[in-house]
Amino acid sequence: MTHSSQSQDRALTDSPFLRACRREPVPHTPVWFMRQAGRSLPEYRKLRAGTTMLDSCARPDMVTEITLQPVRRHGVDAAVFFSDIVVPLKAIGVDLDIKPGVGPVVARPIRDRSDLEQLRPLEPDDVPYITEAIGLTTAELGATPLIGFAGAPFTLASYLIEGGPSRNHEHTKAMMYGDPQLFHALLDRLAGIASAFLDVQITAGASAVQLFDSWVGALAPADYRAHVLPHSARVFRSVEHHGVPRIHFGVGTGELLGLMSEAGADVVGADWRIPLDEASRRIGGGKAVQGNLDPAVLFAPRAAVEAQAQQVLDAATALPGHIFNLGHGVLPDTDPDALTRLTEYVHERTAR
Ligand SMILES: Cc1c2[nH]c(c1CCC(=O)O)Cc1[nH]c(c(CCC(=O)O)c1C)Cc1[nH]c(c(CCC(=O)O)c1C)Cc1[nH]c(c(C)c1CCC(=O)O)C2
Repeated sequence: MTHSSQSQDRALTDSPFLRACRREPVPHTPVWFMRQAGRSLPEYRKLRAGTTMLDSCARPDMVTEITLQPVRRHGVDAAVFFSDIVVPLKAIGVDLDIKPGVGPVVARPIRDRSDLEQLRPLEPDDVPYITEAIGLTTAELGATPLIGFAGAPFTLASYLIEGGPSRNHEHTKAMMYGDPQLFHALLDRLAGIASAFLDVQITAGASAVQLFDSWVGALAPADYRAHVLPHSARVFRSVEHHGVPRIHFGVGTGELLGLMSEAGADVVGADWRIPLDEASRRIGGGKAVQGNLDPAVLFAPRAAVEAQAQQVLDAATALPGHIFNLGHGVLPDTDPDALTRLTEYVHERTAR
């Protein structure tokens, strides 16, 4: 290893984002935004024009450029890998598409045991373009960490069972209550796929990973514990030996934070419906917290955005590890300049 790559490794390990994940002192509170790579950026729309979402995910040159765009533009403290939670499902042959403005749509929803045959294990050779894209991206990022990710078993199951996005998750719950063994068998396969997808990304150079259980807030705590927690816990355990920070996030999970923390992450994210000090209390000691500005706040005038951001920072002052983020993804019509100003605001207000 050369001297310069050694010092770059040290700078990466010492980056504010990774320090905050480990709950070490930071020069400023690190910032990144879920869905920072995407439709709010004109340079993204230009690059993506004429290429479908799933095709662009399989093109390492495009993935690298899109992943870097928000880092250059906003000066955020981490990059999030440009891909999608359904990419590993597509890679093992599940017939699905991402419909613009809708989300993932599955041709043959999983409803009975024979439908499980659509899901075989994911091998690294199924996603060579992910390995290549992460290599290219981390080389460009230098000391800025790259966050890899996967969809958690429950959230992937919801898309597969419902056949697409769902407000009430009724088919998912019908299976969970009506045939819990089938539901467990499905989540078990999805845990294996999520684990393998994270493993590929960490092995290729991702510095941290986030497990998105976006829709798990639809469940009561007892159901989460019985039907979901063991599978998400298995995903976290499977990547523990890599030693990179593991982040867990879902929407509307105020009542689930303790259990999501129990599943084994090092950092737990919260949405805006709960103040971060209370979120941290529920998450428990020994974990950093991530969040939690309401993404809709970014449509308000600058002074109001800053007042709301300050409330997030105030709730986080006593916490040993805080990563500033939104409480869910950047909304497509967000003014990108508002994100740049917000990043600057958090950096300035927390400089120590
Ligand atoms: C639930 C979920 C999905 N995908 C993802 C989640 C979990 C995060 C969350 O809760 O938002 C994760 C995801 N999807 C995408 C990323 C890239 C990195 C980033 O966060 O910037 C990440 C981390 C790109 C994308 N994934 C998608 C887009 C839009 C594609 C386009 O440009 O048409 C992007 C940039 C498509 C997608 N894929 C999915 C949805 C709901 C959508 C949006 C549908 C729409 O409104 O058009 C499923």
